[in-house]
Amino acid sequence: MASTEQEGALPLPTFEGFAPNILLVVAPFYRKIADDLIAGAAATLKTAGATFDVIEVPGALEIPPAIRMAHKRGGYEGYVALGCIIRGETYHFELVCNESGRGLTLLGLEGLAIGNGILTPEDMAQAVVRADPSEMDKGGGAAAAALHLVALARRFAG
Ligand SMILES: Nc1c(NC[C@H](O)[C@H](O)[C@H](O)CO)[nH]c(=O)[nH]c1=O
Ligand SMILES: CC(=O)[C@@H](O)COP(=O)(O)O
Repeated sequence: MASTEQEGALPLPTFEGFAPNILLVVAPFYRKIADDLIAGAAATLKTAGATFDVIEVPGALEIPPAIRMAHKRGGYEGYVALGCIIRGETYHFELVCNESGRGLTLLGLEGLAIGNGILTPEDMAQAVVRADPSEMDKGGGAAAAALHLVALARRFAG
């Protein structure tokens, strides 16, 4: 089931005037998972009429600083963070999950429109079903979240 078909999911926002330009910031630590997340996000953005670019960083920890750098430069109304952190044997999992999430939250509280599509599964099987655009489509869900925040920012800006 695609995320946009979940019970209670908001319909995609529509945009008058210019199309939103969105940046996908991807950590391809697990290449196949990242590609599925990108495919889902891209499909949702296209459906909403948004344009987008894709950049890649080594791991999930680099996603928040990369978004911060891009935002400082300008040109994007919203951001989609895409990646996958799979539990290993040490505390590293918690650190990467918590700090990448914290970084995105702090940027969001500064007013950036960010959809969080960083998966935090226990194993690869959980990752595959969450990334697959024809299953849980977490990439599409993160793109939809970014678009909703962009629409809200436009509304509050009058
Ligand atoms: N273990 C995972 C990582 N770890 C790498 C960090 O994100 C970071 O790139 C490194 O510590 C250098 O700063 N990243 C993921 O995206 N997924 C993982 O499972
Ligand atoms: C994110 C992780 O936990 C993993 O990549 C690191 O594995 P480990 O804790 O076994 O070093």
